[in-house]
Amino acid sequence: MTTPDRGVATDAPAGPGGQVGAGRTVLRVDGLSVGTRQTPLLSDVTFSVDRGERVGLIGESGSGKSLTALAVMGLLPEGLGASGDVRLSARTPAARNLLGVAERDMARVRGDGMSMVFQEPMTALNPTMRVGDQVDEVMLLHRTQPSRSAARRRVVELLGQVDLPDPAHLARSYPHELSGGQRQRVVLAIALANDPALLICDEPTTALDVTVQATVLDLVVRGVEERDSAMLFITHDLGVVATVCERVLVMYGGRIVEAGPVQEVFADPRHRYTQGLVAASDLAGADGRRDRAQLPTIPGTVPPAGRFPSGCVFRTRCTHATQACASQPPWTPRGEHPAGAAAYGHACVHPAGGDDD
Ligand SMILES: Nc1ncnc2c1ncn2[C@@H]1O[C@H](COP(=O)(O)OP(=O)(O)OP(=O)(O)O)[C@@H](O)[C@H]1O
Repeated sequence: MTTPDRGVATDAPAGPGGQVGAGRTVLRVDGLSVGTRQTPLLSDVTFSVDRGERVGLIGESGSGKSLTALAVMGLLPEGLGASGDVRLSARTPAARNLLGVAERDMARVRGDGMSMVFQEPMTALNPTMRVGDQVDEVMLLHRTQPSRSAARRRVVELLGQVDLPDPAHLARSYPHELSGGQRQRVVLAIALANDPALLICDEPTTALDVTVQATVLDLVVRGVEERDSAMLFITHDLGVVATVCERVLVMYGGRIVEAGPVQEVFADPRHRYTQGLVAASDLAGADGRRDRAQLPTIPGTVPPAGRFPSGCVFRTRCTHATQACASQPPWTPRGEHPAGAAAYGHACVHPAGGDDD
């Protein structure tokens, strides 16, 4: 398997989002904002993902996780505009800001430089096409195609890599002839076909039978590990993040409110929102002493887009909020990170364990 150079080109401007020229940064997102004409949906989203690194993106429904992924992929729905700086490694055209890259060129970046696995495999597959041809098509789009027989061998090899039984036979099947887990394996094979520098997964196992979720998760991890690809993994499930990821970004109200090494953030969440997520998660009940139904929930609901307060975006739901949360900057840097404090995330002005506990 090839592991091409994935270092970020040195023409990228220095800034809080990543170490330019360090050679390990695969994706750097700097000050990404997304919205409609009237409504901001993402504000100043800043983070980076290194080669071989697995980063989780968590937050309740409506926090902005999927929009972040779609903005990076250049797949934002019509009517939404984006500003900021999104750079992928040197395999993309001149490592330009992807937000300014024409769709014709973005199509080449997707599937080659980066690819995405969505929650529902049927939406990613063409129901009228044999699955082997769909894998083959992706390779055709993104590579100079070798001979027919070599291409067929590569398709079978890729389907075998995601542990599909009898891949030569299965390549001739149509999506509806496969189980949900098998379909998601095909989608994963397609996403990995060109050894992407970055794989984005948006709840890749949520739609699957619980008995096959762990297997598919293992395959995702194995796929990126073998390629030394960077991974951004979107999920509601903190337990999955704890198992799969090294670093986590916590999102609320279209902002990253906290970020850091998974173990550190989950063991000692600084932001009241993260604290609420951790308390409400299976992580809190992982010792088996607590019934899932007894886990606390975060009070209130996520406000509709555009209705988040100034100051700390979480303050209208936070039981510890004071006047300071409205008027002070909503965050302070937390800890050290090679990408810089601003990219590392933000801590609550009333962190857990503080004086007001
Ligand atoms: N095309 C759109 N036009 C207007 N608002 C949108 C559009 N797409 C998403 N939104 C809004 O942007 C906000 C963030 O949505 P997003 O789908 O990114 O959340 P999420 O964290 O991924 O949620 P989930 O976990 O349910 O997928 C939500 O308030 C959503 O309603």
